[in-house]
Amino acid sequence: MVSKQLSVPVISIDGPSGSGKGTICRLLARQLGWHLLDSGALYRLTALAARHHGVALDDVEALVVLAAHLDVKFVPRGEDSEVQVLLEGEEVTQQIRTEDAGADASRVAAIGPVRDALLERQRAFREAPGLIADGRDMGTVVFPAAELKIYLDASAQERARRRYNQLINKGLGASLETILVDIQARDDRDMNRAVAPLKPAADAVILDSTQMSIDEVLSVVLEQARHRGLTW
Ligand SMILES: Nc1ncnc2c1ncn2[C@@H]1O[C@H](COP(=O)(O)OP(=O)(O)OP(=O)(O)O)[C@@H](O)[C@H]1O
Ligand SMILES: Nc1ccn([C@H]2C[C@H](O)[C@@H](COP(=O)(O)O)O2)c(=O)n1
Repeated sequence: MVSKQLSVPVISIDGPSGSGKGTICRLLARQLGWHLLDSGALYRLTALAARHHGVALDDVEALVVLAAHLDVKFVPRGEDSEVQVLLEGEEVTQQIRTEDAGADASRVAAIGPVRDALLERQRAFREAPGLIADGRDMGTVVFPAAELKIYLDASAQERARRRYNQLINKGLGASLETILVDIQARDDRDMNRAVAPLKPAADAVILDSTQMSIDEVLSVVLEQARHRGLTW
């Protein structure tokens, strides 16, 4: 199984919160017909499961048990709509996308044994014809031999603006100032933790999308994929 998996190509897209990873990964997976790993959702779900079960976000032993036995289903809902996410049979698609859920995820993600408990589950997403892997450590830890590694960045101000517009469009209340503070706090935690810190892999293509549209980012990534023979 392992040798067969290693022949399956991977494109990893890492980067800070709000840089556009999820958007680009979904579009890329659809364009290439490849599988998609939203690794952030696994950390968000682990933190939500902890909340549901009254587990403190610093209770390492209990968090590892939750992560290792996460009862999660990702149900595709047609080409253009978001994947439906079920946690222990309950729909939590929107609940895991709040800024508070992201902050909780960032806290549990700083715990090494939690990351270890989610590692093989993430690698199991690597199935033919290929995998688009969205996260913080896809190119540095989970798929270090990925054929193409993208580090997608943007200024904190631009990422806060994007996240603000995203939440408003979902009908969720938001404050641009609060979002900026939250994003900077999450950046700091994700980049400065001892385990699997957010940083570009040495062989990553670094894209600063601050002044780029979604289509422009997608075009650059597709060109990089063509250059490596991953698509026509
Ligand atoms: N280049 C871009 N220009 C303008 N808006 C963008 C761009 N890329 C993404 N967006 C928008 O920004 C918002 C955040 O994007 P997305 O959720 O993909 O970010 P992310 O990196 O996955 O964030 P997180 O890591 O916090 O989940 C979305 O509403 C998306 O449509
Ligand atoms: N591979 C990953 C993915 C996510 N995380 C942590 C850090 C993020 O702040 C949080 C939520 O991720 P998002 O859904 O916003 O991409 O989960 C991580 O440490 N490693």
